[in-house]
Amino acid sequence: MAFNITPELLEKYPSLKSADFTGEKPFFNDGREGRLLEWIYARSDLEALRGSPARVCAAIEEFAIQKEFLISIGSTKAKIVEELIAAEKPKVMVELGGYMAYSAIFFADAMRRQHAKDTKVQYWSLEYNPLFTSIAMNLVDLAGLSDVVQIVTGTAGSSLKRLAAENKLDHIDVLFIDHLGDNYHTDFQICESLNLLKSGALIIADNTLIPGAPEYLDYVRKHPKLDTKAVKSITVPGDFEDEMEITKVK
Ligand SMILES: C[S@@+](CC[C@H](N)C(=O)[O-])C[C@H]1O[C@@H](n2cnc3c(N)ncnc32)[C@H](O)[C@@H]1O
Repeated sequence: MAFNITPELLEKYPSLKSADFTGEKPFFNDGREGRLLEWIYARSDLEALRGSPARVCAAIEEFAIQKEFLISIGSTKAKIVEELIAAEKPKVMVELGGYMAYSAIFFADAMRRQHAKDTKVQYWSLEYNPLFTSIAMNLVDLAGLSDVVQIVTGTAGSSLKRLAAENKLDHIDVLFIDHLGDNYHTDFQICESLNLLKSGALIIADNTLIPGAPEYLDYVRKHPKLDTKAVKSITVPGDFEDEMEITKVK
């Protein structure tokens, strides 16, 4: 990926100084996720983070801006999804690609705020890297959301099939797709084959411009039972232009 990283951007986002998007050096899964966890637990305001999804997300984003770039959705895009959650009021949300649980914490908190205290809301976060899920579970617990967020280790497709077979998942109100562009359409089709996406369900696919998911876009845009549109978005850190595809089942 080639981005134009200007001196102004480097001042705004110091982490970009050490970021390398050329593919020569990894920009995730190089130990930075463990460093994020250690950095959070060494904060002098740690006690104020306990039970506060907003503060835990702010801390993850501060690390991504000041220390090391993270592939989380970032606050600007997350606010677009938060508005959709406020409109849809989902009780069951599933995300494909959990990473450090930034989106899980942000969106599960947004879901919980839309419902009365005793309403059951479930956020399933499917992530295949067991090291990532261990850290993510820790951060979800710190944010006080362990009763809402279920983090499942395994490839998204296999976890969807297993959760459906175990009768843990029979429908999805909002599906958030954020794992690997090449897998977007195949894992979406698994949701279809399991009849998880009923009329009215909303699907939000991130990064449809960069790195892109052309087969997914082609599939949903030609699908007779789907209404779909691209929404412009900005990646933080970096202020890079991107798009999300927002799709509704007719
Ligand atoms: C962009 S990150 C997700 C960011 C996260 N949604 C957030 O905003 O905080 C993509 C994640 O998808 C995971 N991933 C990639 N392919 C996957 C697959 N087939 N099944 C599950 N997770 C996958 C990667 O390990 C990575 O953690």
